[in-house]
Amino acid sequence: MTAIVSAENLTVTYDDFLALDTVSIDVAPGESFGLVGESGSGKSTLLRAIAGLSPVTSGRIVLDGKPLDAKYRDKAFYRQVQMVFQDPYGSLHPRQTVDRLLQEPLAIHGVADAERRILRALDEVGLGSSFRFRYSHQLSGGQRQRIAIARALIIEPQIMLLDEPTSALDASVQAEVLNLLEQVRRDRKLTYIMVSHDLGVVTHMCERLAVMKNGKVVERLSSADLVAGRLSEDYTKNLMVASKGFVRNAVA
Ligand SMILES: Nc1ncnc2c1ncn2[C@@H]1O[C@H](COP(=O)(O)OP(=O)(O)OP(=O)(O)O)[C@@H](O)[C@H]1O
Repeated sequence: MTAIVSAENLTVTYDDFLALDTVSIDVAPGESFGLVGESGSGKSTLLRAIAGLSPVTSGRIVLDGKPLDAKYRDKAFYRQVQMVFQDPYGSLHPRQTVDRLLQEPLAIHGVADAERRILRALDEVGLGSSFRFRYSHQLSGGQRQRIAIARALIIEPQIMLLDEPTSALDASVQAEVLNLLEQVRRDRKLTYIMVSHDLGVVTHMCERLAVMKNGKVVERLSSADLVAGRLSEDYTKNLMVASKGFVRNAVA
């Protein structure tokens, strides 16, 4: 496989704390790759290291065959790689209109056809042009997350880094936003790296996944392995039980 993104023996240390311990992953173009694990296992740290937001101590990240600088990411990187965060309340300025929020990345990247792109992005995330001049504080959590996704999509990246993109949302809204992300990936042939503590979500969204614990990858699986219950580690089995409990509770 020729990877579009690889992490090679990546280590991240915060003061003396080893948050990521020689982790390696390879993600193929067009693939949806999941990172799962309990809280504090290092999933977000790995995603943030790829985005240049966590301090890499050793190892490297390779994008399209080219090693990236340990810290610095240029504009071309963010044109290719966009990130969506967990909290749709924190990630959008409440006193900006949707239009302004969508204009901003276009201005940063010097993209000219704002009008067409804004209308396309709103349509793509299922909101439509009537939302264009609303303030983000007038939107629900699910609508905000759709705007955060539109903001990432509007500059037409190839890769999306998704950090628990639906875990702050109600279960029914969560399913809608996951379906939207899946539809967009198919339409635009995007590559996803998606963090979730919920194996159910990752089974639904991802073809392959790495299971993380204490800053290390402890198991690598395909979603078919997960569905068939082909799990080696007790830790992964426990995560599976926990997410089944979540699904039952959500339905009940
Ligand atoms: N900026 C930071 N400074 C110090 N320690 C940090 C920092 N960011 C993360 N950590 C620590 O690194 C470890 C891994 O954190 P990380 O956010 O990657 O976990 P996670 O698996 O994404 O967990 P969660 O699901 O709770 O978000 C945790 O113990 C966390 O406290």
